[in-house]
Amino acid sequence: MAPQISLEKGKIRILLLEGVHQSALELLQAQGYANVEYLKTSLPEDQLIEKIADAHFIGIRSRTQLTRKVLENAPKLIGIGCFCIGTNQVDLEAATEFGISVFNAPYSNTRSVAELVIAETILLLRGIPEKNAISHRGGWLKSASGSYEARGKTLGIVGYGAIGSQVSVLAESLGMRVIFYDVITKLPLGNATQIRALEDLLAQADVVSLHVPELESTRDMMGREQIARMKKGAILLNASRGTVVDIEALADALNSGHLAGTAIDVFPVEPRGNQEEFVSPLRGIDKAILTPHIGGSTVEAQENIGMEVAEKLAKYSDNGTTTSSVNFPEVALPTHEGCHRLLHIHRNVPGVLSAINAVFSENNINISAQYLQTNNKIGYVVIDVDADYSDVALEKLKNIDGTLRCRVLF
Ligand SMILES: NC(=O)c1ccc[n+]([C@@H]2O[C@H](COP(=O)([O-])OP(=O)(O)OC[C@H]3O[C@@H](n4cnc5c(N)ncnc54)[C@H](O)[C@@H]3O)[C@@H](O)[C@H]2O)c1
Ligand SMILES: O=C(O)[C@H](O)COP(=O)(O)O
Repeated sequence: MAPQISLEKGKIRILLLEGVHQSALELLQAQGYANVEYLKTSLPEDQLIEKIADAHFIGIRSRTQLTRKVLENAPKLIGIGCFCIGTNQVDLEAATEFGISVFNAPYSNTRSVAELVIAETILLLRGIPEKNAISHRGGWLKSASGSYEARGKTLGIVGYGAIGSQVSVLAESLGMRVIFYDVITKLPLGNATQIRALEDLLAQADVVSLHVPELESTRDMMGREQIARMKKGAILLNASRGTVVDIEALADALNSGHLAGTAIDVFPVEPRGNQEEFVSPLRGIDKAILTPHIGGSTVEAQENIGMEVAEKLAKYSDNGTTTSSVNFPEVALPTHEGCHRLLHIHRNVPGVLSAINAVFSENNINISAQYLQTNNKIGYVVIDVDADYSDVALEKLKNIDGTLRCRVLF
C-alpha cells in the first residue's frame, strides 16, 4: 500500500507539465502551494517516471501518458489534474486502484472547438485551403467551381455532446441543416434531427464532423468503408481524437477526389512538443487543413481550464472534496474546525465501513462527522475525529481488507 501522507501545504509537491496556463500556477500559489515545478512540454516515459516519483499532484494536458507503469512508480501521488477534457491519456483503472483521484475540465474549451469547426467548414466549402496553397506557390485559382455557401448544406455531427451540440447551434445560425448520430438518444437543439444509423448520416451529409470520445468502440469509427459511404465531394472534420479516423484511408479518399476536403486537428501519432517533426500521410495534400491539436487552445479556454482544474486539485488537497472527479465518488465537504480528518479509499465490497467504525470504537476515538460515497468500484470515506487519532488506529485502518489508501489529511 502507498505510504501515509500528512503534509503541510508548503511541502506538497506539484508537477505541472505541457505548459498549462499560468492561471493554474497563480491559483495554487495564492492558496499556499509554493512547491510547484512547471514544465512547458510533456516528458518521455523514463523522465516522467523519475519526476513523478516525488510528486503528490501532477497536472497534464492530452499529451502526457499516465500509464499503469508510470503510476506504479508514483507512490506519493494523490491526485491527477487533466487540464483538458480528455482523460484517455490516463489509465483510470490503475489510478483508481492506487487511490488516486483524477480531475478534468469537462466544458471550458468546448466553445473554442465549436468555433474552429464552423470556421473550417466555411473555408473547406469554398475550397480555400487549396486556393491558399496555390497562391503561396505563385499560382492563381480564381474559380467558382467546387465553391459553395454553407447555407442550405447538410452538416452531419457524430457525437452530440458538449461540443457537437454547440456546433449544431452555430451551424443552424448559418442556415445549415443539421443531422446527428449519437449512441444515446439526445434532445435535438433547434431544428436538428437525430439519425439512428451512422451509415444514414454519412449518406446524407455534405460535411461530417466528429465529436466522440476515444473509446474502443470509436476506434477507426471512420474507417475505409465509412469514408467510402460519404457522399462524393463531401468534407470530413475531426477535432475529437486521432484514433477515430483511419488516416491512410482518408488520404486515399482525398487523393482520389472522393472527398473534397478535410480538417484534422488530432492524429493517431502526435509530436510530443513543438520541436518534434509532425509525420502524417496527409502532409502535402492542399485540400487538407492540418492543425496541431489546437481545437481547445485559445487564451480564454486555457485560462479558464487552468483555474478550474487547479481549484479542484487544491480543494481535494485541502479538505478531501472530490466534486467532479472522473473516477472517485463525489463528496463535497465542509471544513470542520478543531478536528482531525482521515481519508479512507477502499474497494466497494461489503463490510468495510463497519470494519472502519469498529477500529474507532475499539480505540475509544470519537467520530464527530463521517461522509461516505461509493461508485461501482470504490468507496470513499472521510472521517472527522475529535481527539488525536493514534498511530495504532491508523495502522489498523490501513490493514482493513479492501483498503486502497488511507491517510491523514490534517
Ligand atoms: N481538438 C481538441 O483540442 C479537443 C478539445 C476538446 C475536446 N476534444 C475531444 O472532443 C471529443 C468530444 O468532446 P465533448 O466534450 O463533446 O464530449 P462529450 O462527452 O460531451 O460528448 C461525446 C458524445 O459522443 C457520444 N458517443 C460516444 N460514443 C459514441 C459512438 N460510438 N458513436 C456516436 N456517439 C458516441 C456520447 O454519447 C456523447 O454524446 C472528446 O474526444 C474530447 O477529448 C478535443
Ligand atoms: O481533451 C481536450 O480537451 C483536448 O484534446 C485538448 O487537449 P490539450 O489541452 O492537450 O490541447
